[in-house]
Amino acid sequence: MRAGGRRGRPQAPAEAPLISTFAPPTVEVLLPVGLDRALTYAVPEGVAVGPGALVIAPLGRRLELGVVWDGAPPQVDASRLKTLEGVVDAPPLSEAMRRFVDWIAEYTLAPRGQVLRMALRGLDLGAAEPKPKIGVRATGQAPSRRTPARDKALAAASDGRVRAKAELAEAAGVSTSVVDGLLADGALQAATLPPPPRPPQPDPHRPGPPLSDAQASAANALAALAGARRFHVALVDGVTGSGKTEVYLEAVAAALKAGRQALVMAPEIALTGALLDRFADRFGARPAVWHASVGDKRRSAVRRGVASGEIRVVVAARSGLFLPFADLGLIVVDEEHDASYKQEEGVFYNARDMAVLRGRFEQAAVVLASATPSLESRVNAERGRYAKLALPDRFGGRALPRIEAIDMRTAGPPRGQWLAPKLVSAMIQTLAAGEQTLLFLNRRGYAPLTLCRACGHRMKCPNCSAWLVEHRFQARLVCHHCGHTGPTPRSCPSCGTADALVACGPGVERIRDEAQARFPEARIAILSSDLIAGGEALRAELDAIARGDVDIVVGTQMVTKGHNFPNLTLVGAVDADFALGAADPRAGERTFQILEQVAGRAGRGDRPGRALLQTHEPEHPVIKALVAADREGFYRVETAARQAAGMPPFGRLAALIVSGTTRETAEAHARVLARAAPKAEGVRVLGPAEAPLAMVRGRHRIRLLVQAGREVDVPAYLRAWLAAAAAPRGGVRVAVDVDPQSFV
Ligand SMILES: Nc1ncnc2c1ncn2[C@@H]1O[C@H](COP(=O)(O)OP(=O)(O)OP(=O)(O)O)[C@@H](O)[C@H]1O
Ligand SMILES: [Zn+2]
Repeated sequence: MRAGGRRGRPQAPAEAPLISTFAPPTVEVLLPVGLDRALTYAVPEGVAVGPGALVIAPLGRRLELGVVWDGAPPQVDASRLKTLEGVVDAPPLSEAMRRFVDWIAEYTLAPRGQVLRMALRGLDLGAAEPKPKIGVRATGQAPSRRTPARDKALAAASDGRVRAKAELAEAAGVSTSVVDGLLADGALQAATLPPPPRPPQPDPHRPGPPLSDAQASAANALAALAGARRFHVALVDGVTGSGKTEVYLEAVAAALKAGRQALVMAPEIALTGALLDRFADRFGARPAVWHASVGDKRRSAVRRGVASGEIRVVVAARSGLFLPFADLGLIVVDEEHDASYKQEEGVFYNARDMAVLRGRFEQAAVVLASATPSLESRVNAERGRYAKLALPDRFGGRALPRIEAIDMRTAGPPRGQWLAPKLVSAMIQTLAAGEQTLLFLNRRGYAPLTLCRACGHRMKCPNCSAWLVEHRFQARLVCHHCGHTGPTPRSCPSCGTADALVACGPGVERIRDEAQARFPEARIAILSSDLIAGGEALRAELDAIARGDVDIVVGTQMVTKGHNFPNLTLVGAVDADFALGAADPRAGERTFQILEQVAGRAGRGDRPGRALLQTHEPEHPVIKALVAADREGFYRVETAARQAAGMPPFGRLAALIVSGTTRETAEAHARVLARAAPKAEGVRVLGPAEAPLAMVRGRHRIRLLVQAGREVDVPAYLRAWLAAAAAPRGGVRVAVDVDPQSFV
């Protein structure tokens, strides 16, 4: 086995070539391990494999599932190569998928094998084609001996139909041993059961709801793109409640009518539930689902179904982007602005951007939809790279919610409370009218900080530079970064004083308590990822809210997106400033997006909605734009500011995060890197500086930031840089984040 070179890296000197008279054919195989390069293997005699074939290859003492990659293997002595163990009977990984994997690796600097691993998820060798199941049927021959039980079983089988043994036994009210006896006796015989009925396919010819004029023109434009068998990107920029879902479902219908497949991505599984119902309403069948909590068996079925083309539509989290569709004609990225499309471990990729790339390789249409599009997508639309479809009004003549600010400096609540009097009186009115209130606070738990009244000690995570968050419901303190947890102590661990620990600041649990104390009769639900056990429970909770079984919803960011609660008319943002101060070039954009989205949950039914933003900075341009309902104004100002600062999308960013088990080793390597940074036109290297979250999971973090002009090939720059610096040692790691979204 020998490494095939890539990216112009110097190759190890070749072994002296031995000319063999019967050189077996060789292939390049990429393995789903942390290797960037493909490895060369000999192909066993009589076996034919082409690029994309799934093969089993020995690696060290293991066997790995790999994919035959493109490119001619280097000339090597085949007798020194390991030989493939076999070829897997599964559709090959398409050329488009192979280029997709190459490109992501090239862009993110992740090893290609690591990217390939994402593209092989759900591949289950044990569960190839489901085997036909065996049942029994009557032969018509009389048994040698009759008993009442045998008579009952034969009567039940007299229609000649093939049934599973257990099914027949149950229908006849006898035990399966009676069935076995009849089988041995020749009165029953084994036969293959008919395959289970196929799940119904979505029917794109079913009529959708009548669309408004604006919806219809956007839908027609999308349908034309989705039916065209060409790469196109469209941005559906429609205010909250404008009916973007109905519009992109028309694009799905067009892709299906063109005989192609569709992938719809949603940022959170909380959103996929409601989407599935709307799909079922529209197309008469549920689409396949793909996300982290889908079980292994189902995953391999979905993977097989999309590869064979039998599954036509998949609703997925970001990892669905790596499914091997047979003929993908449309990718929809719903809530395209959402930060959770960015994966920030392993391969650091942004699923929204990679969806556009996949669309290009597949000659597919890509639809990005949001009420608060990312600045990147807005600018791409303005430059004419993406078609822009605007839905400026809510569906059905409904008004957008009126947004007001509550100045917490002058009109805040009394000490120890978190809901301002104006918000409380709006809640009183809302309850009296039989309508719902949503209180939004982006903080899980009861209180973000616990300190000792006697000595001032703060409860900190031992592994992270973060406070422990009190979760009173579970009576525990929890680190939200590493998961470290322990029971809330009775006495201060530092000075030993009993009952001196006090909770500082609110989390959603504390807001719930305050709301319950004020409105003892109200039915209150809390929506926070740590309090809901899985997707089913969450759906039940969301359904209960939509039915009106809840008066007040208290929730974290998971409630801000996409939900439709018709009876909800009041939204209170408990801390509207939470993201404003962050050292993040997108702080303003994020604040706008989150608040506009959460406000957009109000007034989606018959009655108008309003939103109250509790803020210490009512003069901040983002808060002012929200209050003035000046969406376009916000984008204009934000675009100008980002342009002036050379920030994305007008410039490029990349981060190198150096981490080590001690601060000294991390810092030392960060300095080595800083010194090795190549000089290049249009590139600035900032740092090294301690990351805002200086320690996570026991690792000290130092950050270097690259800011570059749009014309700079940042991945190439980073690659040259890393090659020029000494490799990290002593447990130091360097993570590369191209286009970072998170700056903690
Ligand atoms: N043409 C239509 N006919 C009937 N109902 C519609 C139509 N368009 C939208 N609606 C309804 O209006 C509501 C809002 O639509 P939808 O959820 O698609 O909006 P959205 O633009 O995705 O909103 P958001 O971005 O806030 O999630 C839904 O209840 C939807 O069923
Ligand atoms: Zn921690």
